[in-house]
Amino acid sequence: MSFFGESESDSDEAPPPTTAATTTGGGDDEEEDELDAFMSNLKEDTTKRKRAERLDDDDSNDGVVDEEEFSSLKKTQVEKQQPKNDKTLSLQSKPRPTGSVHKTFPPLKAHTSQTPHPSLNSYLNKNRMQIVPSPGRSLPPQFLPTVTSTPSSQNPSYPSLSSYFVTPPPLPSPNLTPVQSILFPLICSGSNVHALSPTGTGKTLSYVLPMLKHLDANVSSTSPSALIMGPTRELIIQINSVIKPLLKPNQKSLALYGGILSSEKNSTWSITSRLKKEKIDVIVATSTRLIDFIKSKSLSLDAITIFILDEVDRLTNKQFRDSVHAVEGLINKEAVRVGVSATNAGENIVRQWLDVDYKVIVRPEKVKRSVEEFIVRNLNEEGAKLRWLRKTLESLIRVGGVIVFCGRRTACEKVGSSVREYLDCKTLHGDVQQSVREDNLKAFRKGETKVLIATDVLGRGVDVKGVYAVVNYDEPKDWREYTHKVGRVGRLAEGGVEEGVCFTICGEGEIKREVLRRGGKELCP
Ligand SMILES: Nc1ncnc2c1ncn2[C@@H]1O[C@H](COP(=O)(O)OP(=O)(O)OP(=O)(O)O)[C@@H](O)[C@H]1O
Repeated sequence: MSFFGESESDSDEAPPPTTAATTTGGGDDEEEDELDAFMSNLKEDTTKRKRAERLDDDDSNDGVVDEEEFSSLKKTQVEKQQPKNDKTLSLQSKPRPTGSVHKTFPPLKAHTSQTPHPSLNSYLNKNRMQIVPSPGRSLPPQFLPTVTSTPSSQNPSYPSLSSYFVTPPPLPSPNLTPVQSILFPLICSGSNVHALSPTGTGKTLSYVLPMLKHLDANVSSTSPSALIMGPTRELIIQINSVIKPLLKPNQKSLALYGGILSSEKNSTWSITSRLKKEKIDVIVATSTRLIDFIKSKSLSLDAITIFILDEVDRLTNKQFRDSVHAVEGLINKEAVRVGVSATNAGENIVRQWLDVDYKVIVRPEKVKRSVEEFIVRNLNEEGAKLRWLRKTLESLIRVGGVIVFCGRRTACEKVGSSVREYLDCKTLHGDVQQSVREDNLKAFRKGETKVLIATDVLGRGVDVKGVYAVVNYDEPKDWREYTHKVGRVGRLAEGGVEEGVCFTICGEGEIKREVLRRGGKELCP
């Protein structure tokens, strides 16, 4: 039942992918310790191991390995690597901390009321939003999203940050976006929330801002009180970079992700010693890397009182599910739980992990005018695709940055070497060393390189200003994947939404149908 707004509908919902990557031994994008990896390499069947490693990464070749093969690979991997590399099983023997946790938030500065603010409904309708309470839940008493409007206002505006913070954190704008304006008071009332909101609508701050309030009320804890998990290294680095400047001088956050060499600043050794010496308030992590630190007893989740899953639908994929589940099993049941994503999948698992009180749905605009979408047809042969790409890139880069998405790592390299003949470009995928991944993304962010050729690693969550175009050189495998990729353009920016274009080389099918249905055009070069 929908409490507010129109009837419940998850417009972006698409069936989850039929194949996925393994979890045990590196369910997300993590790498094992170099020496361990070297030793185990000596013993392992190279071919099988290489295939299993491919399954471990976040841009796994979904669709290449079928379910049966996946199970047998997973089993082989479990048998071979269990003693040192099992990421989940031993965690399950550790009991979930119990008892009432300190999950209070300082009272909101805005006035509170026992009933929803009269303008709430018009605010929700205007912003194509719904709040769907789970059975038995009604809106919490503190709920007041439209503090800047009067009860009679037909046109309520976004609340501003000064409504919630005595000294508002330094943000791109003092006004909250719809998803932020609803999640802020809901999370601050201690509710568990699952939010679905289109790409680029500010979901990161929708959980970071209430988390900051929460940290203010939990300064005494000795181990971290906030945990944020996400599927890719790039997303984890980005979330941490959003949080860092907003923290108070006595608060600290730490990003845990794989692929770091032992000589680098964020090596296992240096992170372990930081975790021992310093009080870290916020952990932002990919799942397997997090588990490494829990298993080595360098990190305890016993004091976590706010638990956040970014790209939560992706985290329910087989690739991540077991390890996220194992981590969730360590979080106190009383902790505040939040999940956000632009698309919906794995609903039952999400409900179980988050014990959802409210689902918040922000529907995409019917016509997304900020991004022009094109379906490119009749490019069936590789040479023709590359020639078309050359012509297209040469005109697109005059306007702004371009991300070219390929389905596989090998395709990225092939396309990359062709593009390099006429343009500077960088590649970003699971076979590229982590420090180079980071350098390449940095160069793209700064505009030093205009073209980034990437796999799925960059398909979700990553926010780069000034990206004018996305080119889906290989057809995304489903509508959900398309939604995230096209979402790298048309993002919220100072002064409105950035304009962009998206070209997708594809055949007949769901993507062509959906793009044309929402006003996209067909090109036959
Ligand atoms: N209140 C705000 N006012 C202006 N800009 C904002 C506001 N909140 C966030 N932004 C900016 O909007 C951009 C998109 O935010 P964010 O990456 O959180 O979107 P998202 O919804 O998580 O997208 P995705 O689904 O692709 O991950 C960022 O550049 C961010 O700085």
